[in-house]
Amino acid sequence: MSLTIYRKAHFNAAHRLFREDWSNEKNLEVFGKCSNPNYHGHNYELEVGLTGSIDKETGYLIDLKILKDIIKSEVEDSFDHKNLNVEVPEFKNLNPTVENIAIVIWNKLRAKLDTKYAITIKLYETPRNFVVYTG
Ligand SMILES: Nc1nc2c(c(=O)[nH]1)N=C([C@H](O)[C@H](O)COP(=O)(O)OP(=O)(O)OP(=O)(O)O)CN2
Ligand SMILES: [Zn+2]
Repeated sequence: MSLTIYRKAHFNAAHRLFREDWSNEKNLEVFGKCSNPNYHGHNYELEVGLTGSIDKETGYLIDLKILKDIIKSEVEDSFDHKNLNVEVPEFKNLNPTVENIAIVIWNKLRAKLDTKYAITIKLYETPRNFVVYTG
């Protein structure tokens, strides 16, 4: 029997959507107000799901304290109150769209979690804009 357990997290970050190899006009045409050189911020809401089987002895799929600590060290400490374009190395050459942020988070967590867990990342950039990534 497999089951999915979730841990929610939150971070606040600034970003700007643009490509350096495009003109300001082209960036404005494609990314609209999100390409404004004055960075803007979002309150990102994250849901991390781990799918696996329950340990018979403990009744745990994973100790949620362990998951909480990994999300804190890999996501919150790296992204919270940061300018993603400027301060987070993963986005130096990667547009910090909600899609790309979710993929970066998945990759960071994949490196820290046992491969017996399948990982689902649900990331809300705004209350109505969100992405789900499962690798
Ligand atoms: N495919 C994507 N499209 C857009 C992204 C993205 O990451 N991937 N990001 C943005 C903006 O950064 C932002 O998410 C949009 O902000 P805003 O227009 O303020 O948000 P809402 O659409 O939710 O606001 P409403 O009140 O619903 O109009 C744009 N596109
Ligand atoms: Zn934005």
